[in-house]
Amino acid sequence: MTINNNSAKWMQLPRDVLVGHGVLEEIGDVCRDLKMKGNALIVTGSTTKNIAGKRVSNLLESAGCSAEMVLTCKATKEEVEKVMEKALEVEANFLLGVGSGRSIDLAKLASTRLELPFISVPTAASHDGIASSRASIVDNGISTSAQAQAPIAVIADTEIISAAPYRFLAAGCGDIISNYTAVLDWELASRLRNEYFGAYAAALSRMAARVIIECADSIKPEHETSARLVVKALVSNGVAMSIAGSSRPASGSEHMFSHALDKIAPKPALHGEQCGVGTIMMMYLHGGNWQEIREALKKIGAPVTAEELGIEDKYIIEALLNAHSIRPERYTILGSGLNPSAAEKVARITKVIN
Ligand SMILES: NC(=O)C1=CN([C@@H]2O[C@H](COP(=O)(O)OP(=O)(O)OC[C@H]3O[C@@H](n4cnc5c(N)ncnc54)[C@H](OP(=O)(O)O)[C@@H]3O)[C@@H](O)[C@H]2O)C=CC1
Ligand SMILES: O=C(CO)COP(=O)(O)O
Ligand SMILES: [Zn+2]
Repeated sequence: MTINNNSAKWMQLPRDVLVGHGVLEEIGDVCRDLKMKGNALIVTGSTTKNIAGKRVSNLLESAGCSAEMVLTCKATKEEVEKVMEKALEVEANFLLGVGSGRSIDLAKLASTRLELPFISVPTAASHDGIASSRASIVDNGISTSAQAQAPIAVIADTEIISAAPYRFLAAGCGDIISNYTAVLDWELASRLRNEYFGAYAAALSRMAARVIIECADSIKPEHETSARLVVKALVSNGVAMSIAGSSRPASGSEHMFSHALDKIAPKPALHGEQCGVGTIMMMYLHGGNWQEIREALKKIGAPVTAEELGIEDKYIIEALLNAHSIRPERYTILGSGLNPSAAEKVARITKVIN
């Protein structure tokens, strides 16, 4: 039997990873350690500019760099081009993504295309893109997972991250717990389609989910220990994706459900919140312990129903019906798609809808 072995031959991982109270103040030392100097472009948002963007700018100036800022509003191809134009205009030598998933992904993809290094400075622990070499960008309305570069450094200040609205930390836990069904889907694709399966990346990914589920009782708002635990799991997820050379260890049918919701829901919830609810339903389809997933998310304070997502039942059903078509090349438990009665049944049995 031919072993399908197209694993990543070139695993890109961050060089310096700082996780702790006040580590933002060490950004100058990180730049010196990595020999990064000259002009910096800070990619941030209107809220996160005031939470960390301006501070980063001052710290870089004190370290002898110049720092310009560009504000982003959505993770689209056009925004990537806007960031690239700004980087060329200011003759940037390196970029920084300061904020949450959107700003970090835009800095990640723009810097990759410009062949410049980038530093990831998360202000919330809401997703596992903070250290990954993947960028999730919407291209012509379609959510795409682009291969990009890993950040050369991750500076995760738990003082800032633990002060973010707690729902971001809970969403980050949802994104990590989703590894369970992502790996089950990956194993299924390996058995049914002889797709490459990375045992190490899968084990790392499963471990992160297991740790979060086992620590669910101790993950609390405004606790830096909680922020540190979740950030380390998110970094670990990024490493697993880099080892696999794809988002397979962390993105399966539950993510396809979330991406489908992003397309149709009038007001989508946070990425990790939607992935958490998707994991409950996909674990049911896998015949697994969906109740354990649901209980852990509830303990953490993450949404487990459509109502808690702030999304009407009909969009949950429609997203379940469309999910398989989001990434047709990625085989999952959804197979060639659920029919309406099956979609209704899984959403009701798992209590996602009434
Ligand atoms: N590349 C990858 O591997 C992954 C990428 N993603 C992508 O990440 C995005 C989702 O990211 P997510 O973080 O969930 O949400 P978004 O980045 O879409 O939005 C988060 C919102 O919260 C605000 N915010 C961020 N930090 C703070 C804070 N400390 N206090 C108050 N508000 C804050 C942001 O402000 P502001 O407007 O200033 O930025 C923004 O308005 C999606 O595009 C998803 O596809 C998700 C998982 C993995
Ligand atoms: O969200 C991700 C992993 O948590 C990235 O996955 P996608 O490849 O589905 O964008
Ligand atoms: Zn995700």
